[in-house]
Formats: sequence, structure tokens, C-alpha cells
Amino acid sequence: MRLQDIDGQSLAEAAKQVGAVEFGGVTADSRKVEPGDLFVALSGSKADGASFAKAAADAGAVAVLCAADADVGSLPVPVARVADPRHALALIASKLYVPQPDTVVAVTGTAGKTSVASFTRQIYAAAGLEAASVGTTGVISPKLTIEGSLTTPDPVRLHKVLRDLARAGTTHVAMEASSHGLDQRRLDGVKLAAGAFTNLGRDHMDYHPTVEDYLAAKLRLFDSLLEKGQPAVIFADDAYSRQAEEAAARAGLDVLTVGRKGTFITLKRVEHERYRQEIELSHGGKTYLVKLPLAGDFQVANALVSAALAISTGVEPDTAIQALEGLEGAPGRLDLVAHTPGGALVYVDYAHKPEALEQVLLSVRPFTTGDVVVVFGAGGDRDPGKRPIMGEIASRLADRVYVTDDNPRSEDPAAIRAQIMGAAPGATEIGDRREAIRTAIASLKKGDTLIIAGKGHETGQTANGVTVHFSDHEEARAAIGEAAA
Ligand SMILES: CC(=O)N[C@H]1[C@@H](OP(=O)(O)OP(=O)(O)OC[C@H]2O[C@@H](n3ccc(=O)[nH]c3=O)[C@H](O)[C@@H]2O)O[C@H](CO)[C@@H](O)[C@@H]1O[C@H](C)C(=O)N[C@@H](C)C(=O)N[C@H](CCC(=O)O)C(=O)O
Ligand SMILES: Nc1ncnc2c1ncn2[C@@H]1O[C@H](COP(=O)(O)OP(=O)(O)OP(=O)(O)O)[C@@H](O)[C@H]1O
Ligand SMILES: N[C@H](CCC[C@H](N)C(=O)O)C(=O)O
Ligand SMILES: [Mg+2]
Repeated sequence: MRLQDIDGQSLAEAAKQVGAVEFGGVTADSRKVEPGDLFVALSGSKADGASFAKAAADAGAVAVLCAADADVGSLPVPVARVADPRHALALIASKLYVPQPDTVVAVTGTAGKTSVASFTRQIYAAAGLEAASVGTTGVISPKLTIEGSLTTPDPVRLHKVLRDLARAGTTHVAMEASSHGLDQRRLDGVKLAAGAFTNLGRDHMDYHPTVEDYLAAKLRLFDSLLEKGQPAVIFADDAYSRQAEEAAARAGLDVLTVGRKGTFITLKRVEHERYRQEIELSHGGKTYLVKLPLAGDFQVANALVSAALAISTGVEPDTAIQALEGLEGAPGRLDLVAHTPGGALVYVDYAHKPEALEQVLLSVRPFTTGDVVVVFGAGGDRDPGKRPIMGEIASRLADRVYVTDDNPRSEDPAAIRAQIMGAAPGATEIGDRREAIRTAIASLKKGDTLIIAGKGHETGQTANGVTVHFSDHEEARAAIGEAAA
């Protein structure tokens, strides 16, 4: 491929600068260059790709693409300069690694992305379509499963995954659009059929300087990635729904709102049962009664967003809504691990940010006849501001609180716990997560509900650069066995 083969103004000038150089692949990582590749130098949070341009050329890169002001030194290969190298990288990857599945939808929001991507995949599958989801828990499809790493993979990996899925016969993909992914242009170049917004809360304040910046990154999905007239599904009952609706309307999208205030799918009534909920909703002038086999108010929101994404991309409304009755929760999202022999419920959940913790604790209260108990911590090298907020939420909404370690990464675990404990009067501090889970489980009485929050599907715990195997599911089951023995 040559740069001049790629349509679009953004690369026209660069194409002139490198001439008719042919490249067979593209990468932004000098360590992954294969002979014949185009190397794109990105200025990142830790390193400046420009300083690796020489190494890339030495490894066989045939040309280098970089920012207008990048200092790549003198190189034996042609150099092209563009205003937005991350956008260029994504665009080039999208042209090189083809085809893409016919229908790709993306969901953004602080919480619910993994769940919505999973539910939408399940609805497509129930409609008889070959479907996949791509996100925090990896790539999930009938033919290709890849363990997760980033929520939104880098553009080169993403486009290779989309190509592999398409080649394997996948026609429908639901993917997560993280704020990092949107900000870093990882999804530019994906031909999207629809987008969705779930909610906005506190997250990633170590990356985004302000909440406005964080919201703006999320809204790139609507104002930069979708095309006029395409569906924008918006959960209508969040504090930021209005802003999302306005942005989508300004971009000329087809705004479809869901929720109690929603007009595309209107939520009329919810009745909580222990592990499931009965919901009444209306769509297109018809009323539906759905038995949603999941606990948690927030799962109703996620289910409605997913149904709307499926309907707006061609699934029959009756089929999409009927499919909600068969949904399975995404792994580690309010995941019922066990009933203890003593009559308590134990859930593993991925709430690692304030609003998620608040939602999950509120969600289990209606069916908890005893105490709500929570075990949680906070990850190191991530926004420290959320720690006291989560401490306050836990002590306000749970009856017993155990503060423990999450993934301390490079931080001192005791210092992280102290920041939570300072805002959680009455909480018990147990650094060792295994011991915290055991102590919490041993304390359970009939009717209690325990939430082990923060790590969800994760199977490792990272401290001081070392990751050891650790699964909240396994630990909870082992502790229940021990308590019963
Ligand atoms: C802060 C952040 O998002 N960083 C991501 C970003 O790195 P970066 O662009 O800042 O890269 P950098 O390390 O500074 O290096 C700059 C450039 O030099 C290149 N380089 C570097 C070294 C070398 O020897 N040669 C070389 O060419 C790098 O490949 C890169 O192109 O781009 C990289 C490639 O795509 C990502 O792997 C990396 O994710 C890091 C590992 C990460 O932890 N990201 C997290 C925070 C993240 O993205 N999370 C979101 C949201 C999660 C959620 O809420 O669900 C996600 O989507 O997963
Ligand atoms: N719609 C929602 N509103 C509020 N909280 C939610 C919602 N959906 C899920 N949660 C909470 O957030 C946690 C993570 O959910 P999920 O993985 O679906 O979201 P996500 O946006 O993909 O999160 P992450 O960015 O961490 O991957 C759940 O375990 C639950 O505690
Ligand atoms: N995608 C999120 C996941 C956090 C999960 C939590 N267990 C933690 O380690 O902080 C992040 O990397 O910030
Ligand atoms: Mg996710």
C-alpha cells in the first residue's frame, strides 16, 4: 500500500512528502517493526516515538510518519509530517487490515461498557447473527477468543482483530470505547454503525485534567466518529445524559434515548426479585414485560442500551427485547458466586470507581434482609482522589466494610488503604485480600449480602511490578468451603 492510496485530506500532504513508497504493514512501536513497515512516531505519556525513528528504520521501516514538530533526526528513509499522527495511524491501519465486519457498534460511558458490549453481542447472537464483543474482558466470539488487556485496543491490534473476526465470518461486533481509546484516536478508522453512551462519573482523573476534558473525550464518539444520521443511543436518566444528547443532536445523529426519561425505549416499571427483575417497557407503541435474569438496577440500564443498539442496527424489536430474558452477566459484574450454607449471598463485582460502588451497593439493598457487607480497595498508580470518595460511599451504604488491597502496583498498599480508611469510619482494615475475603465470609449471617468489589474478572494481583495469580471468585469459593467445614 502507498499513502496516496488512502482517501482523505489528512494524508494528502504526507503522501506527497514520502512519494510512492510501498509499505506492507504499520506500527507505532519500533520494537515491533517488520521489514517493509511504515513507522508512525507518536509522542506518548512515557516516551517520544520520534526518538525511536532511527531504530525503526534500522529494523526495516521504509518510511516514517510523525508530527509537524517531531525531532526524528536524520534518517535514511523518507519522512512525512502530519497534524495528528495518532489519527493517521488509525486510518492507515483501517485501510491495511481489511475487511471489517459489516456492523460495528461502540459504547462509551464511565460504567457499563463491558456489560453493554456483552449484552449486545448476546442479543445479536439470539437474533441468529455471528457476533463478537471487544473490550476489557477481551475478544469474545464463537470462533475467536482473546484474553483482554486494554479496554479499547491500540488501532493496529484493533484493526487486525476486526479483520480476523470478519474473516472468521463475524458480521456484528459490539466494542467498548474507553476515554483513553477515544482521546488517543484508537477507534478512528473503524466504520461504526451506531454508538451509545451509558453515563458519566468519576474515573481516570489521573489522565484527564478536568471532568470537561473527560466528557469531551467520551463525546468524540458522537461528534467525531459517527456520521450524520447514524443512531446515537443514550441512557436518558444520568446526570450527563442531556449533554450527551445535545452533542449527538449537534452532530446531526439520530438520537435514541432509553430509560425512564427515554423515548425510544421507555422504562415503565421495575420489580426487584432476588436474582432477577421484572421490567415493563415500551417501544414503538408496544408494551413489553421482560423477566431480566440479572440483579442490579444498573443492569436494567445496560440492558436497555443494548437492546436499542441492536434494534437501531437492524434486529427486530420483538427479537431484541425477548433476548433480554436470556442475558448472562459479563464475568465479574455483580456475579453471584455462591450462596453460603448459612443463607447469605456472595457476589464478585468490578466496581473500582465511586459511582459503580454506589450503584452496586444500592442495588443489593432491596433484596438483602440482613446486612450489606463490602470488601474493597483501590488500585495504585491511578487517580488517588477517588479513594476517600469510595470510603465514604462504602461506610454510608454498607453495614460492614472491609478495606483491603486491590492492585497496589508501584504504590505503598498501606498508604492507599489509609486514604480510604480516613473517610470510612468503622471500617475494618485487612491488607491481605485473601484474609479480608475470609474474614468477611466468616462474618456472614442468614440474609446478608457480601460484595467483593474492584477486581471482577481479574485473575492476578499486581504489586511492586510482580503479578501473582489471584481470583476473587476462587478465593470466595475456598473461603465458603472453609467456613462450612
Ligand atoms: C496512558 C495510556 O493510555 N498509554 C497507552 C499509550 O501509550 P503511550 O502512547 O502513552 O506510549 P508511550 O509508552 O509513552 O510511548 C510512546 C510511543 O513510543 C513507542 N515506543 C516506545 C518504546 C520503544 O522502545 N519504542 C517505541 O517505538 C510506543 O510504542 C509509543 O507509540 O498507547 C499504548 C499503545 O496503544 C498503550 O499500550 C498504553 O496503554 C497503557 C499500557 C495503559 O495502561 N493504558 C490504560 C491506562 C488504558 O488505556 N486504559 C483504558 C481505559 C480502561 C477502562 O476504563 O476500561 C483502556 O482502553 O484500556
Ligand atoms: N450502567 C451502570 N451504571 C452504574 N454502574 C454500573 C453500570 N454498569 C455497571 N456498573 C458497575 O460498574 C462495574 C463495571 O461494569 P462494566 O465492566 O460493565 O463497566 P465498564 O464501563 O466496562 O468499566 P471499566 O471501564 O472498568 O472496564 C460493575 O461491576 C458495576 O459495579
Ligand atoms: N481499566 C482500569 C481497571 C482498574 C481495575 C482495578 N482493579 C485496579 O487495578 O485499579 C484501570 O486500569 O484503571
Ligand atoms: Mg470495560
